[in-house]
Amino acid sequence: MNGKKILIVEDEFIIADVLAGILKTAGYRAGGIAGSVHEALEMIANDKPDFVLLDIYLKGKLTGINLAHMLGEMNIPFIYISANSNQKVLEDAKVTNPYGFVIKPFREKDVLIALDIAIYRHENRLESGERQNALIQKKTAEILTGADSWEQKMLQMAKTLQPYLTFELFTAGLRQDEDGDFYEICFSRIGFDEYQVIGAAGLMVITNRKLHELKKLKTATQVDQIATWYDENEFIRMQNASPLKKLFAETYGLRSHLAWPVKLGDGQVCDLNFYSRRPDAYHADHLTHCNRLQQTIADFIQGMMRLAGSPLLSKINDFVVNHEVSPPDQANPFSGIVGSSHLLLTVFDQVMQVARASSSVLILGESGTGKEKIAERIHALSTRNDKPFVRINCAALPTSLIDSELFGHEKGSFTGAIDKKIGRFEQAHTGTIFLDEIGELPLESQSKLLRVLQEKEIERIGGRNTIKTDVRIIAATNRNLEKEVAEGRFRLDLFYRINVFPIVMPALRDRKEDIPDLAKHFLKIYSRKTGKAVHGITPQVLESMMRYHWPGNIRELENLIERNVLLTRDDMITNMALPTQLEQPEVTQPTATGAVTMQDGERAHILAALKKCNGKIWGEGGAASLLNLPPTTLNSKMKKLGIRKDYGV
Ligand SMILES: Nc1ncnc2c1ncn2[C@@H]1O[C@H](COP(=O)(O)OP(=O)(O)OP(=O)(O)O)[C@@H](O)[C@H]1O
Repeated sequence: MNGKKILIVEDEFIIADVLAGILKTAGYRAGGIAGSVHEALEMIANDKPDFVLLDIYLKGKLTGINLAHMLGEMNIPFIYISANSNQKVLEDAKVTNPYGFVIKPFREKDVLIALDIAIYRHENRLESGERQNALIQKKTAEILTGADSWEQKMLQMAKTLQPYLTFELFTAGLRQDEDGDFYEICFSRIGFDEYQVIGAAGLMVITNRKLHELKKLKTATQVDQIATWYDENEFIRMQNASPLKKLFAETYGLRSHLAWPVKLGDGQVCDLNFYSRRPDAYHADHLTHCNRLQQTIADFIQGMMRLAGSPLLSKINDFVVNHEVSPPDQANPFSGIVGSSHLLLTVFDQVMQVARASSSVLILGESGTGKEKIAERIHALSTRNDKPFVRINCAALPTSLIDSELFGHEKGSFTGAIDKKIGRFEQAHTGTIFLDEIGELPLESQSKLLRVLQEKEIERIGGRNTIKTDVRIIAATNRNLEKEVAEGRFRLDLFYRINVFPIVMPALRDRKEDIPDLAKHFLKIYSRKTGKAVHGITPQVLESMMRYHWPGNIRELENLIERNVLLTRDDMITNMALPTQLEQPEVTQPTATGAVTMQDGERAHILAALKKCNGKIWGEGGAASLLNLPPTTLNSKMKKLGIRKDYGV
């Protein structure tokens, strides 16, 4: 005897009664009789049945087809028992994925056989679901431990899901608040097993939106709390409250959607979004996959977040990155750092001079000139190269967390100190700490840092003992630290401590001869990453690149090449939209530290933009948009540089 509990949803009492009798005789348990969708939902909420026999026309406004959709979402199997054989109704019933359809009037045998087959099929499906889950679990574990790049690992996960949750566009990103950085990785299917990987820079090009605009769209986009599917009409409707999804739909011609929020613990959620060009690609069955794979995919994403270089890192970890610094290549200790200009070769010479000593190094240079890369090489070429290299981005370190992050804390030393925490100085013991953007460190933290540098020991918050540390310090900044000291924003004694061996990274505009090699280098990287075979850049484009001022230096060049690789339809870059050439600011030659010109350069650059925009900062045609900066950032830069808001008006 079967013993399964069956709910009958039927508004004709006599038929319902007959059905109940048939089921009882056959050994099924009674799950009740409901005459309307409303009643059925109440009964299900009280006592979930194993199976439902469902009539189509019921009491009340809602039909059995409406209920069928809900049953699908609740993962409750059902078969229809109906006298209705109208073509339209049958079509509607079909999309709800029933396990069977029995036409009234029925014979006892018809009902029992249909039910028997349905239960067998359902159980079989559950069993094969378990098998699928085990398979995907194994596959995702292999992906995690493989040697591929971070993006390729995400792509492999997406490809693993493709047979179950089909898509033409797949996006993944951590749910973000307004303070969070925009990050969304997207995969667009362009062939049977061909995908285009699209990062933030690519999205900016494809959608013609700035990063802060994308972020605004993302924060305004409605999120689902559980996995939800949208057919064409529902997808169109939901786009009113989901501007980022609307943008994707318009850009890629997408017509149906499945949103799958994967809960990661700690309150974090990673939103996986599947989109299709078919109007009805998703249905309730897909939700069953999502439910079943929830844990497997959450484990995978958490694993991915822990990998070095993960752009999905949570905000709290944003300021600390522990690097695996690649060991030096004996033949070329600077492999991976492209360029042979005399200015760059001077930097290499300086690195060779200082690397094996344990002295502190201060790397100066504009943003994007390669300061971090040089810091990594100093560590890799030092005697500490088999010890940790810990990077701290001082600009992103929240003041309230500085002490605990740098020096650690004992369990219970303050509210929220649930466990003991080892600080970054302790983690870097015998290795190197890279204090990036040290010029941004608040004065109060500067004195604490100075103490560690002087005493070479730290004390955990709430700790009783001092701990000896042996850490080499490399610091970097794009600020003019002498000016910062003169204006009281940086401690003179700390400046002396870190300014033992200054290295100045040249701006790209001062070593233009390196541009062709750098362009080739990034072209190779991004054509491999995006799977597009782009082999070169025309001489005309290279010429315009040589004329450009490169305020964002190598990072800007890298981003531009990435965008253009994505944009080009040829195997050559024949046209490159360089940002609007601003009036070239008067750049004074670098001083001994090279630092004075950096701020002056930035100032002149902003002034030129303001002049061009007649003093307008916000909105279209404003200086912020011209400089590709969020207006708030431009405003604070202007404040810092003492530029009046009415300049250029
Ligand atoms: N000579 C180089 N060859 C190849 N890639 C480079 C070179 N210099 C810098 N890069 C690349 O340019 C980007 C910016 O470099 P990096 O982060 O080291 O600059 P930075 O001066 O530390 O910038 P910021 O001050 O804004 O942090 C990175 O992706 C880096 O890999």
